Amino acid sequence: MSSLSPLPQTLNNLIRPVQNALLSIPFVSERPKLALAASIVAGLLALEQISYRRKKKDLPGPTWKIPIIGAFLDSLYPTFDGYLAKWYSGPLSCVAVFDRFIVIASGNETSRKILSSPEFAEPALIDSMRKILCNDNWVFLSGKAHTEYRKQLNVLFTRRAMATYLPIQQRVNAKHFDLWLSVGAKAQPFQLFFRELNMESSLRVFMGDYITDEVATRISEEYFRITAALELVNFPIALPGTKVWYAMRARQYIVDEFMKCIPVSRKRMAAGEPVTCMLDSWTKHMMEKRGEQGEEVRVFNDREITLTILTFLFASQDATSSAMTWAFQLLADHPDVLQRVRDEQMAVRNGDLNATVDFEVVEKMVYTRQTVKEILRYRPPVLMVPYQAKKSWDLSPDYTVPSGSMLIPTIWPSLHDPQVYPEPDKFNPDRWGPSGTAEKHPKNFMVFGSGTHYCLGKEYVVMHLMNVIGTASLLMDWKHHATPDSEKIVIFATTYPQDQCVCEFTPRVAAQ
Ligand code: HEM
Repeated sequence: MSSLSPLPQTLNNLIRPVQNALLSIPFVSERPKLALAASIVAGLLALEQISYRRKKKDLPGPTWKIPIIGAFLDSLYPTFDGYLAKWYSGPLSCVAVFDRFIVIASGNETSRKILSSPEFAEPALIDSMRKILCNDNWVFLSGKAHTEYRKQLNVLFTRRAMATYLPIQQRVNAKHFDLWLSVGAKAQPFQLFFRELNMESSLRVFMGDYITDEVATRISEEYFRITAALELVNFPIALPGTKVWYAMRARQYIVDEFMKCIPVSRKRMAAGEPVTCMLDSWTKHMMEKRGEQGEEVRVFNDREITLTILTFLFASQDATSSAMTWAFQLLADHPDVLQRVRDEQMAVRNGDLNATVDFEVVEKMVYTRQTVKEILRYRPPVLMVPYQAKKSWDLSPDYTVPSGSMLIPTIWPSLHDPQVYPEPDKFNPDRWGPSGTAEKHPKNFMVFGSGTHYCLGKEYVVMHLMNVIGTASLLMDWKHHATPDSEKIVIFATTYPQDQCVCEFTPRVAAQ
């Protein structure tokens, strides 16, 4: 994409076909043909500006659109400060990229309205997403079809289901903590280590041991290509060598591997063998034909199962890695909070470092839960959720969104609203406790979206994060080597500290 033609070349490319077409008309002579070609192109460019200005109306945003590409070059290298400036330029603002007119909502009410009005807006999931996740993926369903499909997936995230995931997660956590300790005495960026823990945790929870270690490692490597293609706006055609093209190849590998697991799981469940992962729970549930309330169970085919689990991986991987990176950084930078997490962990485990942590124990981790919520509020992994307008829509009293526009509700301003979260730039888990007011404003906590598409894995991920930081706090000490870049936010699909969280991990004396 960096080889995109510079603007004059692009214009040249636009004029040439018009000119060639005119030259092929025998009765128009050479020079007027060139003049005519130039006038047609100038006319088209003028029309483009008129169309942009008509849609823009009084919204803050560039006065003119850069011909053809709009703000494409900016969108290749988005900066957090650039986003902040946009959000605080007004509750609604706009920009155009290629032929896409984009309306950015930063007010809490307008953002929630976009997320919760399925009649007017549906997830856009970024232009390239249909190519990466496959067009027949359930996440692209809308209305009743989406609701019905999604309802059938709830069984994978019930308390009972999540209780079966806990031991898998703990096994993976222990393995990765050992790895961190084996390399952790030397300060180094830990962001990728956190990502690896999450990837293995997701793969083992979703697919158990049906995938080998080699395949799990390759999926983890391939997945980088998917993350790299998650830019808000991508080059529109998936030409070989583009990020989207690489991401599609990575998806194909993952899909092929997932497809192989399903018949094996089905066979084991039919033989009455124990459930070892989400896939097992799901295949077993489908064999039972009736749910807990006697409702009919939909039987999904292998491709549907595969693509659904692909969306779980897709939805969880980057956001959870981001949350975990911020979690370790923030806890190291706030030793008082870390100490309170530790104290609570000791208490809920009755002082036994090797105690089994089941669902009931997790539910007693009140302060640890508050801490996770504050991490997610203070440094939300997902900043924006792209939607698109299904029809022309009066989004605010002063502005009607044109049909087909991309709509981007943003999350940061709602989570840093001083009226709702006093001293919003202070990391303070107590704001979620009885002395704080944060719980009184659930509408502002849009970390997991809102409306019919709100995050299906939200309880799952909070439990996972509580579990990781809770156990880590007992087994390890870690030091964050803060640099001038630690507080700078970069965006690689989700948010991260610019220096990738330079840490040192050592075993905790009390844990030995
Ligand atoms: C900290 C981690 C996570 C964050 C911040 C997060 C955030 C989000 C957000 C903002 C949305 C869009 C909601 C909307 O359009 O209103 C979403 C959707 C979704 N998330 Fe998460 N998520 C996280 C982890 C997970 C995990 C672990 C899973 C699964 C195991 C998951 C599964 C999903 C699914 C399936 C959707 C699409 C739901 C639908 O379209 O109906 N997420 N998430």
